[in-house]
Amino acid sequence: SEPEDDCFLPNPNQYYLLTTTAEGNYQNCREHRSSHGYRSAGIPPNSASRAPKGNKNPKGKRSTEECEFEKPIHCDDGAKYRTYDGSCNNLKYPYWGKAETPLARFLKSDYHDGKGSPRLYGKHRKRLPNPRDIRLQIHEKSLPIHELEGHSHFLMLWGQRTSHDMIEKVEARSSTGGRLDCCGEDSGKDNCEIPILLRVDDPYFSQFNRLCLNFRRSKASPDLKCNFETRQQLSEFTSYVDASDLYGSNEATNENLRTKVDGLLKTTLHSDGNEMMPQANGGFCRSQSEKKCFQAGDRRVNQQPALMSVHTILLREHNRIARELKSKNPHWNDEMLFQESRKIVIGEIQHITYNSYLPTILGSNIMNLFDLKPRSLGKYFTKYDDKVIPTIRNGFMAAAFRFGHSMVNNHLAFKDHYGNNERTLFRHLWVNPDKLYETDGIEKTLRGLQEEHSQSVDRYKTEEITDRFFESPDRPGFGNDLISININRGRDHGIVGYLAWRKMCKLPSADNFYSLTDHSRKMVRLLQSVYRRAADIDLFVGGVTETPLPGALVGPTFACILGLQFKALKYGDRFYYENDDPNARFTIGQLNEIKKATLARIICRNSNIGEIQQDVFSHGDPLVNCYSIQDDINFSLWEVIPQN
Ligand code: HEM
Ligand SMILES: [Ca+2]
Repeated sequence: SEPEDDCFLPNPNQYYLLTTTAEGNYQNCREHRSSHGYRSAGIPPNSASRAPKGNKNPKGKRSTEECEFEKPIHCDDGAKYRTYDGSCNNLKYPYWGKAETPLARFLKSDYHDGKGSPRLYGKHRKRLPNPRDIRLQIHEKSLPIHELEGHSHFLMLWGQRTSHDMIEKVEARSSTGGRLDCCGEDSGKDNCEIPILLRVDDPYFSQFNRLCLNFRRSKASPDLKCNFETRQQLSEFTSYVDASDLYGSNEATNENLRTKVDGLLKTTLHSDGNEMMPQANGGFCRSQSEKKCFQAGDRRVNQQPALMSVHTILLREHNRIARELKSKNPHWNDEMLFQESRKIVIGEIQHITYNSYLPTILGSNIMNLFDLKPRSLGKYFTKYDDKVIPTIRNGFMAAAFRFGHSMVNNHLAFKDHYGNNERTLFRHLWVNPDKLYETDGIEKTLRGLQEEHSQSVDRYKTEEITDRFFESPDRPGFGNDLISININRGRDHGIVGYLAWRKMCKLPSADNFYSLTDHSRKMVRLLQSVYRRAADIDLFVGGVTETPLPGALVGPTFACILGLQFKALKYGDRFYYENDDPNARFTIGQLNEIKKATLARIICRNSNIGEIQQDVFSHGDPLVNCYSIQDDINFSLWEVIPQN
């Protein structure tokens, strides 16, 4: 975990963490590295079958195949809009933040063999505890529900949506391109090294005689400098908070989602006459009424109905804006209408994220410490820095931002406009779009998110995601355990243990359980009963069980990792909505309009919900009539008078 060489020596204000990364550093140590012959050894980036696997990775030889990230990208430095794949956001380093590039790292990887095999052993070469044992002992069932006082289930949902905007992992495949069955025919093969083994007396799965949960490793990749020596992992999506889940992370996906007329996205009509996402052809769908699942920039949108509903609202917002812009500027063509609408929607989403979501998660101290708060009305953000690497960091992806899994309630509620509230456990809702097609179905789902709480961020997790994740009603016992997966994913990605992260964050840390100053004594005892050494504690486990900071929902270690990542995504995004980039910026007048955005407003404008809380993320506030908060964007500020 120690920084590798001089250029990583900590700097008191931690800015170095934003501009360099521990592996695949792309900035300060560039020349230094290449002169040491770091570009060596290899496996082509897109070959799962030849993934770096421990000592099978031949050192010193470079693959004959070209490394993708060496291909030059030519940027249009006068472009007004983001590319779909995020390339050329940074004009000096066009690959930064781009889709289909490797995750970066705050800390050096910790693999079993130092190169790519999963982290298996802890201190003193003792085997790390089995992830399912950890999940059973520490991440117990949250029953009765551990409600998060004052916060609605919308808070969980916005976290999930944001995670789907920033990252999608790429899984390793079999040599023929199929999905690996690591508990069956592919057992023991490459990328199946760490299936999740179950005990014969497992409290849930034993009744189904299951002894193994499938766990496929993430696909191996070199880093962005084409260093093949240490295994890295890819993200399919742009790192930026740029609504790539709505618009797609490449041109082909985007093309498919558009009507190519008047800047509109494709839709299906709901029986109430409003728009829904277009229907997907094929794909995995568990509709009981043979209704189709949906097509979006992110196929995970079909995972559960609340995500589908919020996504639908954002899609409607895009089309609504495109129509408004068209009425102001009838001479604009499809492309112009599309890009301007997309820019506004991304601005709104970034504003909701930085202005409403993050302060709730991190609290005002952390928001200030990492300069995450939007500027006051009338001001641009002026600190864009092309040395800041926006790319999603591995510790954030594989552990810290998964804190939200603790916030998932065990059910969704569907509340009609008379106030009848019907609760359904998640196990009946996975990949099932039926609710959305019902009369008032989207509104019911949204009212339900407002009505119900998120759960608290702590060691407890709902059994819907631990035992019954993706279980279907007709196949009980065939689900998976997301929390065991999180722990295993950290080891798959070579994420160093929890204590190293505390050190990075300059939090008190020493190599023993008594140094755990941010856990309750009871929690320390629990950790001690599972892990032999404090240094072995997995980042996800140690982080999610910390006592939250005052005014925040997460403890200091996750607050630090989240703070750094969201700062990198703000300082390192040339198209960040508040940025004063002369090509890309909004006018100050327009920016002030974007800053009116709240999720409540967007829902009101695009549904028949009728009433809602002004701050949808909080719980227990009075509902207000949509008419009273519908204050729309003043689109005349986008009006362009055609010359002659
Ligand atoms: C119903 C709610 C949710 C479900 C069912 C769910 C499910 C999943 C699944 C299946 C994965 C892939 C795990 C792996 O193979 O490693 C995942 C990854 C992840 N989740 Fe969630 N999640 C939910 C909510 C959330 C929330 C609320 C957050 C954050 C606030 C979040 C953040 C993440 C992140 C950062 C990843 C890693 C991204 C990736 O693997 O591509 N999730 N989630
Ligand atoms: Ca994105």
